[in-house]
Amino acid sequence: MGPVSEFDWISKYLKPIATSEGAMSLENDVGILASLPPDRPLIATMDTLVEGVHFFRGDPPETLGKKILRVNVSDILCNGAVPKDALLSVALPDWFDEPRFERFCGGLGHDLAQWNVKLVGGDLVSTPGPLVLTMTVTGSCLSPNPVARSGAMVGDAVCVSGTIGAGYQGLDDAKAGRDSPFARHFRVPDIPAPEIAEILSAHANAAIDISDGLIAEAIHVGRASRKAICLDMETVPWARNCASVADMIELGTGGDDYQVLMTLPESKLDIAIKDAASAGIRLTRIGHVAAGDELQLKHRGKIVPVPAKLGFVHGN
Ligand SMILES: Nc1ncnc2c1ncn2[C@@H]1O[C@H](COP(=O)(O)OP(=O)(O)O)[C@@H](O)[C@H]1O
Ligand SMILES: Cc1ncc(C[n+]2csc(CCOP(=O)(O)OP(=O)(O)O)c2C)c(N)n1
Ligand SMILES: [Mg+2]
Repeated sequence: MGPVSEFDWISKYLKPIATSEGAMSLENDVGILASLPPDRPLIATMDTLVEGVHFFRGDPPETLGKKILRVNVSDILCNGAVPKDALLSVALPDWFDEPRFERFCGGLGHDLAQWNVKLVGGDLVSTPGPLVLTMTVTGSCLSPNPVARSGAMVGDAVCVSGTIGAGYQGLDDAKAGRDSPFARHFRVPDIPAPEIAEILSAHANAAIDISDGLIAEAIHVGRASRKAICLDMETVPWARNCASVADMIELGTGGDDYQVLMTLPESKLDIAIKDAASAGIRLTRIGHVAAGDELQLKHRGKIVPVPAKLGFVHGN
């Protein structure tokens, strides 16, 4: 952290973006979480971003502030809940100097306001290792239970929000130094508008946010629900033109999409698509749920073998 102390950075850069009463001016060891009505479960998620694993050292610091919030908010929204409070841990290497930290907090503050999330505390340490950002975000469910991975029912339609593969293409573009909408999504993911939580809570049986890749997350839902998820590859709203099925498999296993994969009764499909459209969310049907426990991929009616690499896995 160089010549500036931990406490200076907290009061100079974090206090101004932690203005809620619950933050207690960042002068206490705990923060106060929003209180919720008794029939609205309080949920929490945690995601970590590691330099070299989730982002590049050269990524603009404000994008890191936005990304750490968005990857967590997307988990809360995709469970049919409204994001509420955040706790942030930052492990700072020497190279992440004061101007960078200030820009990081600028990006974070911007997105905290945009998503109406209150930063109520956290931790700041120095490290001889890479920059590590860890955040917990809490949420208030809109129904008596979160919309879990495990609720898919036989006969459900399978849908995704937005487009799939922007994360994969964005990593490729970022690596090659190409500026593109995909590279911008890689750094600051487009996540569904907040209304997705209402749509999921009103209509969905199961949902998951697509961080590891469409195929991997479909497997997660299928396993948790003990059902077969059947996807028609040609109906997926790919983020860019796909010349072949192999191309689709790449975009479907790259990850970093942060859109929602959901299952819902066929009878609710039209109203869900209409509700989503009025919130500016594109919802596309890409398959259905059947009895069984295997992922089934098809392209124009022909079976596509499930790839060996299903999505992003740490340690591989
Ligand atoms: N270190 C840990 N301690 C406790 N639970 C964990 C830990 N890491 C992951 N989990 C739990 O394992 C499940 C899967 O985690 P993960 O794949 O990271 O989910 P997601 O893709 O939604 O972030 C979640 O329920 C998460 O809370
Ligand atoms: C520098 C860099 N290399 C590769 C990737 C691709 N990548 C890294 S982690 C990941 C998946 C999501 O991260 P994870 O920690 O598994 O999130 P979670 O599933 O817990 O939400 C992807 C697609 C990246 N984002 N940045
Ligand atoms: Mg996680």
